[in-house]
Amino acid sequence: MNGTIAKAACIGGGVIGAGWVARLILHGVDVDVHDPSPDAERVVAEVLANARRSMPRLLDASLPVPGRLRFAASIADAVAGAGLVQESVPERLELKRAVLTAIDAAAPVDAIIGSSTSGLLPSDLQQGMAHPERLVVAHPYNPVYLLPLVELVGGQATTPDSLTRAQAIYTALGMKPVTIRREIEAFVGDRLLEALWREALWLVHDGIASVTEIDDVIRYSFGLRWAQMGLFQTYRIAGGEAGMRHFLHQFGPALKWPWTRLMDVPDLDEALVARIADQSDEQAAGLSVRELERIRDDNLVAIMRALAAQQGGRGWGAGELLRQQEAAMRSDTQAEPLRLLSGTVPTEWIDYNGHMTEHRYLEVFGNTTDALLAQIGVDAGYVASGRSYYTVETHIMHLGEARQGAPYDTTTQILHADDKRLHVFHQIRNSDTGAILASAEQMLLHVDARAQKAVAAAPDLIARVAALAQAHAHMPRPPAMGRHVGQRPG
Ligand SMILES: NC(=O)C1=CN([C@@H]2O[C@H](COP(=O)(O)OP(=O)(O)OC[C@H]3O[C@@H](n4cnc5c(N)ncnc54)[C@H](O)[C@@H]3O)[C@@H](O)[C@H]2O)C=CC1
Ligand SMILES: C[N+](C)(C)CC(=O)CC(=O)[O-]
Repeated sequence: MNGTIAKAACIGGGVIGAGWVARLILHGVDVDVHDPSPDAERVVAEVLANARRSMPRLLDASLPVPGRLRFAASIADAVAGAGLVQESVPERLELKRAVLTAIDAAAPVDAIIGSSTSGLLPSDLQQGMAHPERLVVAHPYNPVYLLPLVELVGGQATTPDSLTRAQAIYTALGMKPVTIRREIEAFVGDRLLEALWREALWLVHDGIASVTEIDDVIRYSFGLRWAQMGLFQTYRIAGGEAGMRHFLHQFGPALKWPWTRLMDVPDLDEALVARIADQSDEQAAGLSVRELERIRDDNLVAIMRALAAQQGGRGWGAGELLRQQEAAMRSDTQAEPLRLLSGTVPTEWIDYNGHMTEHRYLEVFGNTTDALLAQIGVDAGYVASGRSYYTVETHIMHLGEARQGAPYDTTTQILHADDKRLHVFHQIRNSDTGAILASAEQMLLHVDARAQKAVAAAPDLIARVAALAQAHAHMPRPPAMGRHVGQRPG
């Protein structure tokens, strides 16, 4: 089933709602957001900026044309024409029921309604809905725009068809839907996380370890294992040649020793809250939430890209999913210019004229060329072998103004390619308006860096470049192609 949707509505634009907005928009879906908070537009813009920064670094494929973003004054206005309505309001049953009833009354009857709840039962959420059959819990993980998992949970009234359609919709958004077999509070992921979280709170409460020490224990050991194999497969290996059976027999009895305080929750009194909050402040060392988010995002991108490079490039786990997503994106976009980068114009790029200063255009075009080279296979290993592409000529035309905070994306048309030459035409567009801000025509030469001369590229690379050039051969040539400085228009 093809789960592609043109428009979605996000009801609630906080931490999770904004993450959904970013994932949807960067997958080409138009989004209407409804959130009564005066901070909502700022929060969504900031989270979207972080997503725009990290998504192109994650994928070796061009992202689709971003969807457009609109803030709606009411739930009814937001959900009109939506194929998916994602509810992400605070975790209070009565509030969620009221919001879901309002969504249900106004959304198209075939729209899927996904609730981001991290623990409430879908059957409880369905109370009062006229069409409860299309409600599913769709529980994501933060940051929603990077982490692929979405737990799908149906309630008593949810139909199998709705679960199947929800699976298809979230899959088309590059996610990994896992349908939970029976509804239970907190589903699967949060049950596991909260067991660890309770134990960790006790360790701080009892003065056994600090917040930083506990985080170090996790991130230098089993945190790394979990990212690539989860729990059971990791323990299977830990059982040695005798495997899982041996592991269970050896370590199973220890589970009954009275180590754990898992069933108790420490009283989160002011003293314990202050201890944890103070230690956490010290650990953050003055970094803001947005700065920490960017560090987290860069680390997640690096981990997922490392997983994508495994198994001879087929990828493993979350990395294999990334490879599948890239393949789907390439087949969607091959007959169009490649979409290689997107971002937001930062304050430090603005000059005394109040718009993006000229050398930043070359930076964006240079980064676009790097993204193109990465896509065709010029990676660190290729460059280390002494071969690379050098840019030998660039002609930039400035066509519009890029103001601070403006979202932009870049496109690339391959004009010509042979075994040594790569002739490309890049454009920078304003992602909101579609206006072309600048173009750059570039000629690149494939070189042997040690011999300092142009040589033929590796055969697999030539094949990839040729396939792109062939796909682009039928596209109209850009009117600015071959233009020189001082030429009369037309
Ligand atoms: N924060 C997290 O790590 C995760 C949270 N979740 C779930 O996502 C949901 C939202 O949580 P967060 O984003 O963390 O909360 P949040 O507090 O950051 O955002 C909630 C947003 O809902 C808005 N809101 C309140 N009433 C509304 C209404 N009547 N209509 C529209 N918007 C309304 C608020 O203004 C706020 O912006 C919860 O159900 C939570 O359990 C799921 C996964 C992870
Ligand atoms: C804290 N939380 C229970 C809301 C967390 C989640 O639901 C998932 C996550 O992102 O860890």
